[in-house]
Amino acid sequence: MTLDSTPGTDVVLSVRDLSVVYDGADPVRAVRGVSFDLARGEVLGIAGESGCGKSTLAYAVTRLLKPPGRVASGQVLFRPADGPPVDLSTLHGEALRRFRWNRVAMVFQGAMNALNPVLSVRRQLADVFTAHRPELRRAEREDRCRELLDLVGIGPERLSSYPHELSGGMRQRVLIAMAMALRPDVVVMDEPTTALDVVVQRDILTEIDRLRARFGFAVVFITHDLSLLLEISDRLAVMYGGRIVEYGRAADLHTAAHHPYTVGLLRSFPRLRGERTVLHGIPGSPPDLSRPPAGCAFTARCPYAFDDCHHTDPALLTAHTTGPTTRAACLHYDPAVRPDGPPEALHAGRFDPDPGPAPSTGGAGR
Ligand SMILES: Nc1ncnc2c1ncn2[C@@H]1O[C@H](COP(=O)(O)OP(=O)(O)OP(=O)(O)O)[C@@H](O)[C@H]1O
Repeated sequence: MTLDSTPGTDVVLSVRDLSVVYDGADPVRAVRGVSFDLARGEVLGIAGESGCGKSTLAYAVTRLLKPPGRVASGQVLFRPADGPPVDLSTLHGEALRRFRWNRVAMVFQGAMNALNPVLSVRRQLADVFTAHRPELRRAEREDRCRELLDLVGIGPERLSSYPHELSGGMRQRVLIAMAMALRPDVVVMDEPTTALDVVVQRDILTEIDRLRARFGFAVVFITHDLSLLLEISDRLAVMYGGRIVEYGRAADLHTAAHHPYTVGLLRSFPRLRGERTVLHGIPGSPPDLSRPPAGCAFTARCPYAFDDCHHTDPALLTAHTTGPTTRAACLHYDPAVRPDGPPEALHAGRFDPDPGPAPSTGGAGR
């Protein structure tokens, strides 16, 4: 199943039926048949609980996957505005090095680990230019480094600082500056703000959005924080058990989530705006991906599961009730299996089809 971006939009990255395995005595099928298109300039959010394959997907898309991880099947196509599509699996050595940072840059979680503790900020920023823009003279490199820090709201005096002399927020900004250095087409961000306090997190997200408006790069933004993604993404992919189980415009998913897992996730997070609601968790835990279940991976935790769910793996199909449309991998939306459509309670966005008495206090479901 292909998840095309809105018709007519200009696609920069196409992921087709991508599967990733971590080899071992019990091979882990961390990503299973994932497809999506990333439009130029858009923010695609990828949500899902810990262990559902988000980071593995990010590593595979950026060709940073290390053994025992390997792409078992599928394709990642980069579509430059100025040339034919490039199959990333064909890039090696110098071509791969050029592709990274120039075309697709990454910002991963844990800024302290990503920056080299014994090199100054100046040296680390300058290294990107030395490697990829060797034609620049020393003074030009220095100017570019200053500009980069300025872009992310850090004064030039910090060029001489070492990572341990910077706050967590500043270190993350330095990483974002490095990702921007060569004006990439795509920036993949894996939990870039998770370790930071909410105020700093908000500042950094505002910064990213400002930079995106200015330079027009697309963003793949990965986090388990669905409410954050709903706010910043144009479109959202919800992952479960190594698969995309729901995909659609963020605004549509917010008002009309179709997959029971998305419905459960939405009820597990406090809303950033609007009325206070009682929070529920999703009982149980995600599947062991070294033994993915035969049917829908969510069956064991799904209050709406029926017999077929145990053995039929649902395709990602257009899901629609009365509101907006998304795509959901749930047999309730397969007319061949359920001609009458989903049960009323699911349709109404309830995670529990038969809720008992409402709990008296709210509690986070994480
Ligand atoms: N190096 C590895 N070797 C074996 N299995 C791995 C390796 N890295 C990840 N996995 C497994 O792959 C699956 C997907 O992990 P991944 O880190 O991609 O999930 P995630 O959704 O990003 O989780 P988190 O939010 O905790 O980072 C998990 O079952 C994990 O245990």
